[in-house]
Amino acid sequence: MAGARGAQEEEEIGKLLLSASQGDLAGLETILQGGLAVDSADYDGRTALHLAASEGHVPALKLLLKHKPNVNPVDRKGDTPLANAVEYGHTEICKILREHGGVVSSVPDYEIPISELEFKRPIGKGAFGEICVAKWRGTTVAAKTILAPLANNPQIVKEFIGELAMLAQLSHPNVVQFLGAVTKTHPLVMVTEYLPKGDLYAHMEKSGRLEAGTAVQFALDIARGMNYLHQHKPEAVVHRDLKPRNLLENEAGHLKVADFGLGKFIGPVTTDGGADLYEMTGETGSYRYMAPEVFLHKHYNETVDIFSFGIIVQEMFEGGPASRFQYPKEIAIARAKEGQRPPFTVNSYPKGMKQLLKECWDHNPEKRPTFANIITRLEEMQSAIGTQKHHSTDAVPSSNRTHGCSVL
Ligand SMILES: Nc1ncnc2c1ncn2[C@@H]1O[C@H](COP(=O)(O)OP(=O)(O)OP(=O)(O)O)[C@@H](O)[C@H]1O
Repeated sequence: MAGARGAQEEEEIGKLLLSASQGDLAGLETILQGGLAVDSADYDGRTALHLAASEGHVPALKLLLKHKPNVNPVDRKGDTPLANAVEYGHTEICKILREHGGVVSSVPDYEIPISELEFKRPIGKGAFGEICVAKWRGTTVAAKTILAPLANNPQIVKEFIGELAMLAQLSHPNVVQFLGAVTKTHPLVMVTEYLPKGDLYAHMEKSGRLEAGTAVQFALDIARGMNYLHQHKPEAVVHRDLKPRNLLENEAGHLKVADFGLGKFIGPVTTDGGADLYEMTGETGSYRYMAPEVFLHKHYNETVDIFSFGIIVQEMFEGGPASRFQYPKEIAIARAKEGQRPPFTVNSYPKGMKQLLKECWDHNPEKRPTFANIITRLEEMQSAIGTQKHHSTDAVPSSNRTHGCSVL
């Protein structure tokens, strides 16, 4: 008897696993095109990915990965496909699986037992969850508890957990460091480094317009962090929700990008219940930074982050959003449907900056520059500002200067 699954499905799974173990590409394609889930497993929990990995069939493994399987399914022995590939010495397979977030242990390296977290005080609430300062192994960290509308949706939880192995690989000076997560117990918690100096939104609320030198430095910090994420292999990490509240300042006064890679779980694209999670959580701020193609529910890619970047940099020079009193959703409509863009009202933009921002928020995503190009142009502006400062210091009469410091 084939049990609850039915004899026909059993047979299909048998064919899928046999094709994987033999490296039979045509067989795999036929069965998967027929609608069988790529993650289907036998009673030992063995999936096609386990078998292709154990037998060392690289093309079969690549084909399976195109069907977006769970990269770390665990069989009855507790082994993942990567654990099998390591055991049988298939180096190429190990490399590919690791690039796709494969882990050797069924308890991933990033797993943090909830007992290790000592929650201290809440610091904020966003569309994903509530964020608290916590102590973990003697270090102060930020712990984000994932909100019920997301945590109760099994599909979202599966995708969220699938994303963590990738987050654990990331490390860059301008990217908030992921430290681990609680996934084996509820509620789900994501743990990152804690940045006590607050976010760019609070910084602009306090300081208003930023000096050109500071704005260019902050823009470079964001662009460097984002360039690292966009150049991630095998797939770019798209932020999708880049905004001043997601840019945190470290002790040295540099910005780091936070909340990346998770934007796909929220946003104006309606969830299965038809509800808009931004509206469900009362959070509509992100519409201010939203690329037209996202608002219009069109296909989009990583260039949506370039659009948001352009709006954020304009705000740094202007001291905040131009249309502070307009509903964020109305702004998104005006930008997406009427081509409205923020104005340039101050004269502190360095040479080349206005042109750069106009390119960043071009309606046509293909015309937007890459972050690599943006970095080069910002570095030129930064050295021009440095040179100007140098000249203006030179202009101070020498009698007013002592060891390079002006005495006024
Ligand atoms: N790692 C951190 N260190 C210090 N403060 C943080 C950290 N992460 C977030 N915060 C603070 O908590 C606030 C809320 O963060 P959270 O990411 O939960 O929401 P958000 O960014 O406002 O919204 P969303 O999650 O919808 O993007 C942030 O604006 C920031 O000031």
